[in-house]
Amino acid sequence: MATPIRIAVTGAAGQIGYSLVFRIASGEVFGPDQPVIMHLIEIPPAMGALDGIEMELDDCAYPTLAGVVKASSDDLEAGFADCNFVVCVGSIPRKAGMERGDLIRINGPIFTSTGKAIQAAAAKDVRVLVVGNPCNTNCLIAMSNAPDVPSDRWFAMTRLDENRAVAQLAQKSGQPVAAVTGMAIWGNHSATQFPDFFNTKIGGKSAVEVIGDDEWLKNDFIATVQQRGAAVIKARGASSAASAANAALGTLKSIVTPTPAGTVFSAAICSDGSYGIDEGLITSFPLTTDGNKWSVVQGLEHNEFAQAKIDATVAELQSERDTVKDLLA
Ligand SMILES: NC(=O)C1=CN([C@@H]2O[C@H](COP(=O)(O)OP(=O)(O)OC[C@H]3O[C@@H](n4cnc5c(N)ncnc54)[C@H](O)[C@@H]3O)[C@@H](O)[C@H]2O)C=CC1
Ligand SMILES: O=C([O-])CC(=O)C(=O)O
Repeated sequence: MATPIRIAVTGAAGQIGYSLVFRIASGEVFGPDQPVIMHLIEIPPAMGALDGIEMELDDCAYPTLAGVVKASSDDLEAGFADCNFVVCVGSIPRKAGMERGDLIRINGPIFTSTGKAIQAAAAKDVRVLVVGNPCNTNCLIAMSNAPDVPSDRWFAMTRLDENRAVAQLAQKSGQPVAAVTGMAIWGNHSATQFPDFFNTKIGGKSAVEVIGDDEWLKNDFIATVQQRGAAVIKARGASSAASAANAALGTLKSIVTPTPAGTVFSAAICSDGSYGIDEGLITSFPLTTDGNKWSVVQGLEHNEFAQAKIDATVAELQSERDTVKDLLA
């Protein structure tokens, strides 16, 4: 058997955590021959709930689960010790009527100690996925507080937006989701994000031609994707959880697996300056990877409409960065 991979999940007893930890433990991300040790992290009042989750993990008898470590957020270094992956879910979700950015001063401070503890305790090859909102800027805070962890190891989740966009295009075109390729989210995981339908294909043809309705694409489609999180909160009374966990699984799989030819995946990463976007800003781009090192897809064209959307979402990220200046190291 291979050496176990250690994966920490913060907020493991929350809505997303309850779906995520079981699916990771089942071998769904790293495969049936790769043992995993789950590190479950919660705030002190939720440690009892973690005991219950550990019992349920035992009761699944997953052949891939090689151990469980529980830790409280008061001792993050114990929680992150030797972890190869850290998935940061632990934080407060928004309620109806709020934007994700409204959480910035509530959740932002969690990510200073998170960054410091990752640097102090995680494995040298650690990769970090931030899910807790506002995820781009929380990731920026954590990264900035862990200067020894290379900047290409930090990811914030925009995969749920990508999946939402793919589903909308599949439904509108009457084609299966697998026919939709090249869809990528640009910018912030927020109401300013830009799902780039111009560079998307459906059944190998331009999505713009297949859909044949520019007004729908520019208005209804973008707004539906941008507002989908709020629509789920309104309908369910709580934010997306199973689909968010599914997107986290998808992100982890995409970053450890060579990207299939002709496809891309979305995640917010530390901008390398591609497409003129400020270096160091945690921004979503179309990516490919060899399973180890990612690259931003180069050479995509943006017309005036698309460029204005990208500029707006980048401006929002710059403004969020200014709002948390005191939390950046
Ligand atoms: N990036 C994305 O696409 C998405 C992000 N989210 C975000 O994910 C976060 C979690 O959402 P849910 O699981 O639905 O919330 P939840 O409230 O059900 O669970 C959050 C858990 O985090 C724990 N927690 C709070 N502070 C913590 C800390 N400092 N350390 C460790 N654990 C802590 C809480 O005790 C709770 O169990 C929210 O910020 C939400 O907005 C949700 C959906 C999609
Ligand atoms: O909308 C929210 O607050 C939760 C979230 O990030 C999403 O569902 O995309």
